[in-house]
Amino acid sequence: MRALLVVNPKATTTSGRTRDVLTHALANDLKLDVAATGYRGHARDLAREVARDGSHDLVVALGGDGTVNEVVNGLLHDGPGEHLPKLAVVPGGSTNVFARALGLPNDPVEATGQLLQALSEKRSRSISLGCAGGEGLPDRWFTFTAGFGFDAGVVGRVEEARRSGRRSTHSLYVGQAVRAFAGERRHRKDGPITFRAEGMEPVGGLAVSIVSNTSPWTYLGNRPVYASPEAGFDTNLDLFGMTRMSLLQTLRTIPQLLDSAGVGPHGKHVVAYHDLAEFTLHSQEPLPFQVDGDHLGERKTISFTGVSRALRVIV
Ligand SMILES: Nc1ncnc2c1ncn2[C@@H]1O[C@H](COP(=O)(O)OP(=O)(O)OP(=O)(O)O)[C@@H](O)[C@H]1O
Repeated sequence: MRALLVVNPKATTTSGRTRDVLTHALANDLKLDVAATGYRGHARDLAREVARDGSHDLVVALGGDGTVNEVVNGLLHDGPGEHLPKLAVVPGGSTNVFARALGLPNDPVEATGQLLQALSEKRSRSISLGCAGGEGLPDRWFTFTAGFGFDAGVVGRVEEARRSGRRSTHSLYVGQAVRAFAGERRHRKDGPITFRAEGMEPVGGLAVSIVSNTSPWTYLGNRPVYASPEAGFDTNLDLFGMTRMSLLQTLRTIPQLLDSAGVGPHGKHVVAYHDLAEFTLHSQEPLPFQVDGDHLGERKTISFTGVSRALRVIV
């Protein structure tokens, strides 16, 4: 099997040494080419080329969720299909939600061991993906989440802090979430987002809207956070929203997000949908938007599609 290993040398926990160890391990079992990403978007360009020229059967992404997202967008640039190379991931970022949701260990060496075993046993699975489009912008695939409104604002703040030299830690996310919460009183009470799906009553007044392709939504350290516990790679998309984010309501919802019992957030101001194939989120004013933790600026309307069996993953 011919494979391309795409490495993000700038990812939080990807060191040169880990990369060398993993390259040697993978090269024993695969005809391996290695490419290090040199700029934002490079992983997408590399994967798109491979998908188009059919030169490789597998693309292995070594990096964080941002690198995985780029590789997936490159592979699916011209749409899904059986002919596409398979995907494998080795976690090298700070959170690695996608890799962990697939059941991989969060340690790159252990994950490589599992990957090699899956390859020798010819184990793979088809996974669903989310696709976000609208406003004439190119479609963007996502592997585990997309957010419109509050959470995307937090992601934007974290990216800004990282650009000014802060390290990506969980306390950075929590700190920026608290600041965003304190600074956005107006939207918290009177949310500007409306959910619409064919055959369903529209739901307005959403202050936060989190779309999930899998569960958990994210991790705080080793602690999973469940926005939509039923979401999974075998179903379409789930949506979690809140029509009110008062301090009291938010303090009620946080323990529900952290509860591993599988119930998920609930209550008067919580909106939760499972297995949606198509829907739109619209805001009266531009709001922050993110996919897989990558802040994409502000939007007013986003259309979402859940695409089942979109990609085959070695796991
Ligand atoms: N050579 C590079 N220089 C600057 N940015 C890069 C380079 N290569 C890749 N990137 C960008 O780095 C971003 C973040 O990478 P990635 O998600 O792999 O690591 P991370 O940020 O450490 O992980 P996490 O998302 O878990 O925090 C990617 O979106 C990618 O576009």
